[in-house]
Amino acid sequence: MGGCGSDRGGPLDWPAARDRARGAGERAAAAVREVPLAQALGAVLGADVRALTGVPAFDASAMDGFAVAGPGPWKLVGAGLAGAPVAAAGLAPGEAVEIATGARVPKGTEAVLPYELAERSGGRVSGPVRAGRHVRWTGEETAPGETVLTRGRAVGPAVLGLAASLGHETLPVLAPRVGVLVTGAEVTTSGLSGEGLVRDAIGPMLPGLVAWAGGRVARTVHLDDDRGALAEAIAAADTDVLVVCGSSSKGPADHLRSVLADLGAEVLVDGVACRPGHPQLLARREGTTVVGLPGNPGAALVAALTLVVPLLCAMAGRPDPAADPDPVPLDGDVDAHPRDTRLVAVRLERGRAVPVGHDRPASLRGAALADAYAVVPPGWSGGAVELLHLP
Ligand SMILES: Nc1nc2c(c(=O)[nH]1)N[C@H]1C(S)=C(S)[C@@H](COP(=O)(O)OP(=O)(O)OC[C@H]3O[C@@H](n4cnc5c(N)ncnc54)[C@H](O)[C@@H]3O)O[C@H]1N2
Ligand code: MOO
Repeated sequence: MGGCGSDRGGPLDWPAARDRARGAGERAAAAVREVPLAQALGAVLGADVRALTGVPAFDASAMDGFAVAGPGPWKLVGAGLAGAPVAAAGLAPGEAVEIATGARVPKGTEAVLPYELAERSGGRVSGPVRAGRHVRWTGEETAPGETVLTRGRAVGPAVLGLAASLGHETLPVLAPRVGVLVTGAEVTTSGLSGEGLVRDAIGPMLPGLVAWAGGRVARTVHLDDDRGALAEAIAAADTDVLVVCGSSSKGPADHLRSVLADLGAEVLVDGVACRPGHPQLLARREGTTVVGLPGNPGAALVAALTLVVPLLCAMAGRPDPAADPDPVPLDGDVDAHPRDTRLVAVRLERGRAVPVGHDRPASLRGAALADAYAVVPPGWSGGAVELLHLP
């Protein structure tokens, strides 16, 4: 059976599968959670952020030089370094203190005279000043209580620094929580593959991919091929999304579909007409959206870009960072599949997509060398193709 994109069962067309994942995410928007600043990078703000303090929070010098009051020349009456207490008495007209950038200026300060313009002789200083110059006045950049960032803004490094300078310890974010179950009795978490054992390549890959889409991996659990343990783990899921790796196919140890049926899950995508990654799955059970990724790591990555990334982005109300509507020419000898969309690992060179090779379903070597996947539609016979970017 080919890709049909219908609700009658069977594999969905690849674009339809992504739409369905997005739709599922829109219907299951993530709750807003307060998280420490260190965990907020890459998430989306779930609420507006206000200034808890004015910026600057106190009148401070913007230059190294002299804080002065009244017309010059000025009598030097002290020195103020950043972080040191200022003279309680303040400045009277005709007085000055030597001052460092960032130091609080004494009461009565009218301007700061930078060293470059100052002439010092004996205990006096003189030079040209303009009222108010070279002082950062309290609240002139941001007033206390002002809204500085609005809901929907992605949290980048500058947002984190700004939030800290405004007094925040946490930020309200939409960051769907993701649980990961890595299945397979043969899958190990350390050492070399061999003698039938395979090193887990999907567990280490998912946290970065999930974070790129605005989510957070809450925990990764490894299970062998025991059906009861898989059912128990899915039934106990308490995250917005549960990603199950492996167990997606038709082998004797592949229990995912039957477990989901027993648990009464609503299956939204049951296989996708794409290569690699066709056994992937999307289902909904109580408050959790379950994504089944194939055990082959290269196929798992394609499936995660197909379902997990659009799902999480929609849950967090952000655009899909993998999607790119501008087609590019595809070089090399690429054969289309008659019914399935092919995802071909490519490097981008001067606006052209160049296949990197090594992109077998069981390997991540091609993906690790690539900038993107070229999306080769069924029956494609040349011409520009869309890209699916890699993080
Ligand atoms: N009769 C059929 N057999 C298979 C089909 C099919 O359509 N009919 N599809 C094949 C495709 S395509 C894929 S992909 C796999 C999917 O298999 P599962 O999702 O059930 O995964 P497993 O059988 O557990 O493992 C497949 C393969 O991947 C290795 N693996 C598993 N987990 C990991 C991991 N975390 N890190 C690294 N490697 C992993 C595992 O050892 C197997 O080699 O089914 C095909 N069969
Ligand atoms: O998902 Mo499989 O090829 O499509 O590895």
